[in-house]
Amino acid sequence: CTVAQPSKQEQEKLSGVVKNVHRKLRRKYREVGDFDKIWREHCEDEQTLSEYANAMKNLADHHWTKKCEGEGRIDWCRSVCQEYFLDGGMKRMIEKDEKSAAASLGLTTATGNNPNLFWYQTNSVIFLCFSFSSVSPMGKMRLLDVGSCFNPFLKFDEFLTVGIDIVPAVETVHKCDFLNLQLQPPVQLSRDAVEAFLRQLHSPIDALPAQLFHVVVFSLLLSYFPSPYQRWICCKKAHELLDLHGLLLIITPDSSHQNRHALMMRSWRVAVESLGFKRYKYVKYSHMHLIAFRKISLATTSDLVSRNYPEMLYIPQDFNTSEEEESWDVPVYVRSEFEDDQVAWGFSELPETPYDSDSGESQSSSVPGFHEFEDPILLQS
Ligand SMILES: C[S@@+](CC[C@H](N)C(=O)[O-])C[C@H]1O[C@@H](n2cnc3c(N)ncnc32)[C@H](O)[C@@H]1O
Repeated sequence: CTVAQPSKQEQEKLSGVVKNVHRKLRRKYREVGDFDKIWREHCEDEQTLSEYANAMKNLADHHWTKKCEGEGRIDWCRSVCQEYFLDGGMKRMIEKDEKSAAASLGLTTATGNNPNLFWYQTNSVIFLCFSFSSVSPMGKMRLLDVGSCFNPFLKFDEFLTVGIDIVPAVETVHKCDFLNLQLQPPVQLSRDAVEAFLRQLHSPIDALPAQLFHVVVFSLLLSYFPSPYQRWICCKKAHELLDLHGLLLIITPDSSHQNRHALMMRSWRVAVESLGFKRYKYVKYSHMHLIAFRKISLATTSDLVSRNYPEMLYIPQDFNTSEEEESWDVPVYVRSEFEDDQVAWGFSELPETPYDSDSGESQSSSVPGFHEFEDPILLQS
């Protein structure tokens, strides 16, 4: 996207407001260490928070046009959901799970005649399951957008969107601190009743029943937190809030070359998968990583914390004491013409090249600036 000069300056100023809030939180965390205390104080600092919310909304409304990646992340989420829930992606993944589970037992996939039956493997136990959710018409996709700020998914009819934020920038987003959200037992309600329940939610939201959503979105959320443990808490909550086979979509900023933090992305994958997810898609845009995980098991293993999984959700500035932490908070779109071309290419390629990251068919895109890879470790230089 080509941005006129004054607009560029304004954009940098707004991004600065956002970055400063993240930096301040990190500095305090390094100095004080007690995240709960810092977080409480942070949530009470209404002036800083509302400046932040206004800056984010302003960036979204006036600086991230359709052609920019900032907007592209929302379109990416939408296209992944469409392909997975509405165009048969979920069914294909379930069939694939069934085949590998059956193969590892030396069984044939005898469920082929009955689309409601599938083999299901979790923690080396294999079940023969009867599936309701994969075949029943699902109505609207119930989407929880955590850190929604300006409610970017509300405009899409196919979603029943619940946007939550500690400081909503628009009225349709509910006030809610996801880190402190209480989880209740799952509800046994009809689809219409669940939809009615979600439509009547109002601020502040302190608790939600488990297994309520088809999609949970963390768009530029996890890097807000200065500690990997908070990122871990969020992913664990997302797992509980998702229905079986639901999607967790994580978008995290990174303007560096695709391979630079490949090891970190590998580490995130291991940590998130340990919660009962499996990676479904992965894309690197010029300014961010976009990852889709599907929930493949209702249970998580019990000794997760002792295995250091939370620490695996690190970001470079967790170790960085310098204040020069560029490109890790919010994408700044000051690009060369060459980069603009790369992104334009990337967008024109996306819908035609759906990519199943766990299919084993790694499609290394020939388009510069738009990369997908199966095993980032192998690509680490
Ligand atoms: C960088 S903004 C991203 C906004 C939007 N999702 C996007 O992609 O443009 C991060 C948002 O997360 C919100 N946030 C941070 N911690 C949160 C929490 N514990 N619960 C809910 N929202 C939170 C912030 O207030 C902020 O609006």
